[in-house]
This record gives sequence, C-alpha cells and structure tokens, in this order.
Amino acid sequence: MPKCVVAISGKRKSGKDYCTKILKQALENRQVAVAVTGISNSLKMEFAKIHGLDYAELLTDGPYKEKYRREMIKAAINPFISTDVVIVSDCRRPSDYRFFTENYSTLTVRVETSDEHRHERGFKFVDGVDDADSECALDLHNFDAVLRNLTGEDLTPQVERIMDIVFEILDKEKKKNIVNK
Ligand SMILES: Nc1ncnc2c1ncn2[C@@H]1O[C@H](COP(=O)(O)OP(=O)(O)OP(=O)(O)O)[C@@H](O)[C@H]1O
Repeated sequence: MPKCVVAISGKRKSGKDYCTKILKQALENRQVAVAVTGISNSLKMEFAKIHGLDYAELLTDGPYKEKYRREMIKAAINPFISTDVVIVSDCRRPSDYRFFTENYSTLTVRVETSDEHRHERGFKFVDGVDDADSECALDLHNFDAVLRNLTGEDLTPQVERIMDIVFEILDKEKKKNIVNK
C-alpha cells in the first residue's frame, strides 16, 4: 500500500497536471518514489467493460457507484503498491476524497487559479459539464492544502509547504511500521 496519497482536484484547466508534474519532480529530487495515476472516466469505462457494468450508472453518486468505487480506485492505485507517494491528479467528487481518506494516509490538495488564467489555458465553458456535480461538487470542500496556480508565479514555496506535509505523513508511516514490527 502506498504510504501517502496526494489527492489533487481543481476546475478544468486550473493546472492539475501541470502542478502534479512539478510536485512529482520536487519529491523525486528529494529521493521519494512517486507515481502518478488518475481515476478518469476512461478508467471507469474500462472498468465497466471488464466487469460488465453500466458505465452511465458508474458515473453517478448512487448506490451502484458506491458498490464499485472501492474496486475502481483500487484498480487505479494497485500498480503502485510499493511506491511511497501516489499522486491522484484528477479527483472530482467528495466520494473520491472519502475513499482516499478512509483507506490511505491522504493529503487533499486543491489547485486554484483565476478564470482569466483558465481561459488563457484553453478553457471554454460547456453547459452540462462546467455546472455539473463532477465539476462543482468539491467547490466548498475543506482541503488540506491549496495551490494557487497563477501563470508566471513561482510555485516553489507552495510546493515546498505541500512537501513538508508529505514528509510528515511519510515519517508517521515509518514510525507506525517500526512499532508494528
Ligand atoms: N502555472 C502555469 N504556467 C504556465 N502554463 C500553465 C500553468 N499551469 C497550467 N499551464 C498550462 O495550461 C494548460 C492546462 O493545464 P493542465 O493540463 O495542467 O490543466 P488541468 O487542470 O489538468 O486540465 P484538465 O481540466 O483539462 O484536466 C496546459 O497547457 C499547461 O501546460
């Protein structure tokens, strides 16, 4: 099981992938083994196909999804069982965060930026997407850390603060392992 999951969310074109890459590199520079994964719709589609499930149902927050959510997210994380830190770069729903915090030592990170920067990065509002739950359900969530990703801003101090929390989690996990041995 990974020692720490960094669960990243953010609006479309906020810079989730961009920030994920910077955080990954910064952690690797400190000799931490890092993997990046996602729980994107394509994974859900693949999961539905393999298990003969209804893909549309899987995208809702209903009981059907509840039932398979655990398996789906495990499928995203399982290949990285011996990696110290797994960054999940596309969390969208409170249920995603619930699953991670209940099952892993998790740090929830929100990538935020201005609408202006999102537009510069190619964002165009789409009815039924940008006002849907998958885009808005985490708007008022209480995140462990917020990364303000304004173009041209040096992200280093913010990334370092996040790394400090990751190192605290890794330290705690190490101590837990020693006690359990
Ligand atoms: N701080 C930044 N400085 C320069 N370019 C940036 C910055 N943040 C993001 N970008 C650029 O903006 C574009 C969108 O960023 P990115 O793909 O990381 O966003 P995202 O939130 O992952 O998008 P999506 O919602 O499509 O998954 C990319 O081309 C990325 O390189």
